[in-house]
Amino acid sequence: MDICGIVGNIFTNPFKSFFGKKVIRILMVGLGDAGKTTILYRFKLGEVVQTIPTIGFNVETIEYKNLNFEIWDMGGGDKIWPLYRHYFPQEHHSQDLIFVVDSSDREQIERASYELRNLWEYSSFTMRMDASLLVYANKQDLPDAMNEAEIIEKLGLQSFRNGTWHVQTSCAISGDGLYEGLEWLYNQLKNVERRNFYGV
Ligand SMILES: Nc1nc2c(ncn2[C@@H]2O[C@H](COP(=O)(O)OP(=O)(O)OP(=O)(O)O)[C@@H](O)[C@H]2O)c(=O)[nH]1
Ligand SMILES: [Mg+2]
Repeated sequence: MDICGIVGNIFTNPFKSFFGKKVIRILMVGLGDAGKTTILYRFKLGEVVQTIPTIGFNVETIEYKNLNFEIWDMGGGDKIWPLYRHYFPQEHHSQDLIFVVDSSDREQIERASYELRNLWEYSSFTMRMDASLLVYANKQDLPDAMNEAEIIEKLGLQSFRNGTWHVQTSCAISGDGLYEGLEWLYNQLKNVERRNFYGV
């Protein structure tokens, strides 16, 4: 299956639930090298794994409270971005997004902003006003990392019209901030009208 088929098929599977826990599908995107795969396995294994640039995606289920977050870690290579915009179906069961940025990469932040805006504001991705966007401002351990306020400004989040967003500073190597981000998502799911559907 080519990459278009893979992306197109990701969200066509029906909701599933096992061990009595609801499964929440979350897509995790960001430019290459932002730290997405490191975050995924820090959650899953509690340790830092050696990564190579992701081709396609990794998917893992993270148990958190009474939910299973099924996190889809998408490769952030340059060629994939135009496809994302067209191949996320409208009727998938994930309105929520994790966007990871390398906070130390000032050269690429403008491009990150562009891709995020395209995806979140102008694609079919967010059809619901209660969609949640969690931004991990990752690599906070690196010198001159942009702080929360700077990331908000550089990504232009204040002008986003869709859904609710939140910036969480993180370091995937130490794990700092990762669960705080998940807690925010959890509370979002609890707070929105979907709570009955999800049974949070
Ligand atoms: N210093 C530092 N390095 C990090 C952090 N998170 C990830 N890295 C490193 O950044 C590099 C890229 O991490 P990946 O997790 O592979 O990045 P990715 O976003 O999955 O990249 P693609 O798969 O190409 O989209 C690796 O060398 C990681 O060890 C962090 O918080 N701090
Ligand atoms: Mg990766």
